Amino acid sequence: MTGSSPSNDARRSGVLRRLLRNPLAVVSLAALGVLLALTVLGPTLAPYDQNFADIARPLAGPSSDHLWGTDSAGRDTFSRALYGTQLTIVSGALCAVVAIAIGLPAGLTAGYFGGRFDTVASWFAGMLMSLPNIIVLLAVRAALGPSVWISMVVFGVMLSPGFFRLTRSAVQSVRGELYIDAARVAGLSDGRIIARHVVSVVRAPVIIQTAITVGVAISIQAGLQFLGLGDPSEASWGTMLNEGFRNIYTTPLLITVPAVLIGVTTGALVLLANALRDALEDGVPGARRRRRPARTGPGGVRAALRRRTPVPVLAPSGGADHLVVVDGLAVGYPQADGSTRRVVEDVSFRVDRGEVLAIVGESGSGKSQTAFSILGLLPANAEILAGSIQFDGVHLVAPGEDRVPQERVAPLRGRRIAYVPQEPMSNLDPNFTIGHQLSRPLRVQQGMSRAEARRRVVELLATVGIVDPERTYHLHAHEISGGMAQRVLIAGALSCEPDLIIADEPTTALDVTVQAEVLDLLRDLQRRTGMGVILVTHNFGVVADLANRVVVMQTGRVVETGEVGDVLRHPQHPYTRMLLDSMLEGREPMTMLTRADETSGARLS
Ligand SMILES: Nc1ncnc2c1ncn2[C@@H]1O[C@H](COP(=O)(O)OP(=O)(O)OP(=O)(O)O)[C@@H](O)[C@H]1O
Repeated sequence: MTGSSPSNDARRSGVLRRLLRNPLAVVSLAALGVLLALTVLGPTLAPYDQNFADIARPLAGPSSDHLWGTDSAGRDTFSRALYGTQLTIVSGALCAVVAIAIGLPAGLTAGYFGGRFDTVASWFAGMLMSLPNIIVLLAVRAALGPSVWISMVVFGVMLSPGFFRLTRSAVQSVRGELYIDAARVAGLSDGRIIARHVVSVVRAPVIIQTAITVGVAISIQAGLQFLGLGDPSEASWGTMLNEGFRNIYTTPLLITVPAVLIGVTTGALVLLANALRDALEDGVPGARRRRRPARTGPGGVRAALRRRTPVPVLAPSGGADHLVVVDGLAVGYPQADGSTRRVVEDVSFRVDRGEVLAIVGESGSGKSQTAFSILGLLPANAEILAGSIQFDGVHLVAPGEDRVPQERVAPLRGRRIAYVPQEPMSNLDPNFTIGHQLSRPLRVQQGMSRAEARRRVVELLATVGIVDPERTYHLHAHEISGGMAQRVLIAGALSCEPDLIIADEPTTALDVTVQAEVLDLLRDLQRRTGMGVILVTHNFGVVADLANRVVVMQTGRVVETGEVGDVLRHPQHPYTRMLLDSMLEGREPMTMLTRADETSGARLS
């Protein structure tokens, strides 16, 4: 994301305020600030060149000529400490830069996309981690000479698996979050999703890892030079340690200077990183994140398929005039034993503009798999086993294709096909404000300026019945209720003025009164905009309330389809009757039946 919104500025200043309230952070910042100043100005401030030798005064104590005395060659300790600070800190930072430059992008790619790159990169990371660092550095020194720069670059490569594994596991932990799917459905590219939603998750661990890496690099570098493996012509804290150790009894100041510098630097880095992480995490309401619910296990579908009463599948009404035509769709997942588990079988239906089609069925009946096939959001290992999907007369999945081609579906998602998810809270990224999340797709997809997108988002929030849209624009997900979050997501879905909205159990996570409000809102918006709606639900009450036609699914198959009023009056299939009976036992649906009657114009006997 480029630029910064007022809310982001406020967030950043909040992090800074929390950081500055931590005394350890303030002390660390001060120490690192001084070290940084010495790194930049050291050689300018040094009274002598690092190799200038006052041969008449070796191992001299502090004096007006030599503030911290001299070493065994008569070189000024103060000057060498200043030169050494620059070399040590810059080369330590170089090591971290190399490690981050390799580990971070590799970890992001492997964690987000998985697949073959993940396998190969993980293998390389494991291989690098199994090599003993010191032995490799000794070999590099023997082969390429004592240059501290070369050894720090090599050490950076050796430490890159730390960043790779950290980033990869952080990304994997959020890859399945619903707000990542929501961003994808909103039409954001993978690159933008990674840059915006994923990098914010790895930021805090990477900061602390960077500080630790710089500290480790400084320590290892000092260790090698202490052993006499450094370049004696260049002053560094390690070469000073070596010199100091050889004269520890006669001139203890010689070892004290580099030891204090190393201790203060590594300590300050680690303390600052901890404080920064705390400050960042204090500001993130991550505790409210919810994970996607677990899917039914394999046994469920197989057992259910065995129980199934075979019913002739209704013929598709297909044709280019319809908004969506799903024809004979079958979806399956390859199993470890070589077989394929079929979770959707021979599903056909159509949706017209201005029509609400409900797909109803119990949990695991294949409703979401069908909806995700249209959205092109099936998991990577899912296969289209048969059938086709048309959107507005164009094949999204042509007969014979075994995947939903992303190049065809991705340009439609967030532009012509929108999605309203089941769990509103989990579909909002806790790191960003509502306004930011809604305006981002408008700016990316529709090229709106920041001010235009803002205006449009406020308008949309008002359209979906949010009372104070200006205020809501600046709120985070944890500051609004579930019903409000669902309204926000409906606003997001509407923002691109889609032809089709797929609403997956849009009211399931809400309480009863809010459910009714959200259904009213959806009905009202659908009538006003004339868009097609596919409503996925397990609740016949919702079907009766909102839909014109219904497709009843059981264990991956369509068992009945028809006008809502007809199906409610004369359910043909025992499963439909069972679903209706279970609804009627709860009483409230009688009112729904009446409403369905009004809505669809059907007459109940
Ligand atoms: N990634 C997957 N790998 C294997 N099987 C899966 C996967 N995702 C879903 N399934 C299976 O597909 C079947 C249909 O799932 P689907 O999510 O479409 O059901 P649903 O009717 O939408 O139910 P719910 O309302 O609980 O989401 C289930 O048995 C589920 O276990």
